[in-house]
Amino acid sequence: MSVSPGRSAGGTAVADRSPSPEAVPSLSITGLRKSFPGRTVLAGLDLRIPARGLVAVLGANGSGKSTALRCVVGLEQPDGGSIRLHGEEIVGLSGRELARRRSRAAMIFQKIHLVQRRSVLDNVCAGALGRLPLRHSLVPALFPRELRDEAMECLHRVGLADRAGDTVGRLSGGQQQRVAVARALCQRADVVLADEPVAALDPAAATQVLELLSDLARGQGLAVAAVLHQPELARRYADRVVGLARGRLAFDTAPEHLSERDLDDLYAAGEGAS
Ligand SMILES: Nc1ncnc2c1ncn2[C@@H]1O[C@H](COP(=O)(O)OP(=O)(O)OP(=O)(O)O)[C@@H](O)[C@H]1O
Repeated sequence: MSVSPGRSAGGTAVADRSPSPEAVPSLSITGLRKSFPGRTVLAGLDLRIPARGLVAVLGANGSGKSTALRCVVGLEQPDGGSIRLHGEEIVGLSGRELARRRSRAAMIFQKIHLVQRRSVLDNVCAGALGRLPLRHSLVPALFPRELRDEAMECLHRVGLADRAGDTVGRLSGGQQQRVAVARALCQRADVVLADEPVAALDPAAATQVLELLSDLARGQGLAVAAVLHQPELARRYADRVVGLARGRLAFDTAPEHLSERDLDDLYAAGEGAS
């Protein structure tokens, strides 16, 4: 017999104390601080990325957008504050437990980090290296059959299964960015942090990549945060829009409520933490 949530088998209402999956943000950043010599970049940043949907991250050059995302995936060490992935703290953690918690977050970059001379399929398989023995990173021919099948499935999800055997260098920039997304899927990440994923793409390729990220976020339940420099793309594809100014959250709003005033203030704030 199936019992609907919040009901006992006898049909009486019971208090359901577990938060719904949607209620726990996939990524929750609180009071995040980071300085480089002579410069405070994050000055107590608060940011929530819900369990499903695409959040566009806007902000002037130097406002700390990349630094915030890089702190999540371990490319920068925060000075203080909290970063929770699926409710689990990662700041102050190390070793295997940190790697396990972080494995659910993947980052994709404007400058696409793929091995150009290797096949599309091998590059996607590389997303799984964190859970494979070291020898696989040296000899891709040893990628197990099940991993290759999983990578093919990831390529299906980004619409590039027919290019699996090509070397990456033969693909366009937009296609390469979709391969980078497939690699993140093969990592089994359900939080995807995209740092200016369309900045180097022509308008048609940018549209394809953002439609893909939006479909994965809305249709397949991924949490996606994408740094964008084009507010019109944020309005078109995002479920929420957040603004960073001087290392802090300036606003977190529905795209339809994003005003020209919000944007003017955001870009007038300029670089550096206040
Ligand atoms: N490793 C580093 N060492 C020193 N300064 C750094 C380092 N990384 C970033 N910064 C500085 O921190 C500030 C914020 O950089 P960050 O890349 O986070 O900004 P951003 O909002 O992503 O900007 P943009 O839109 O230009 O990419 C910049 O002034 C940058 O020069």
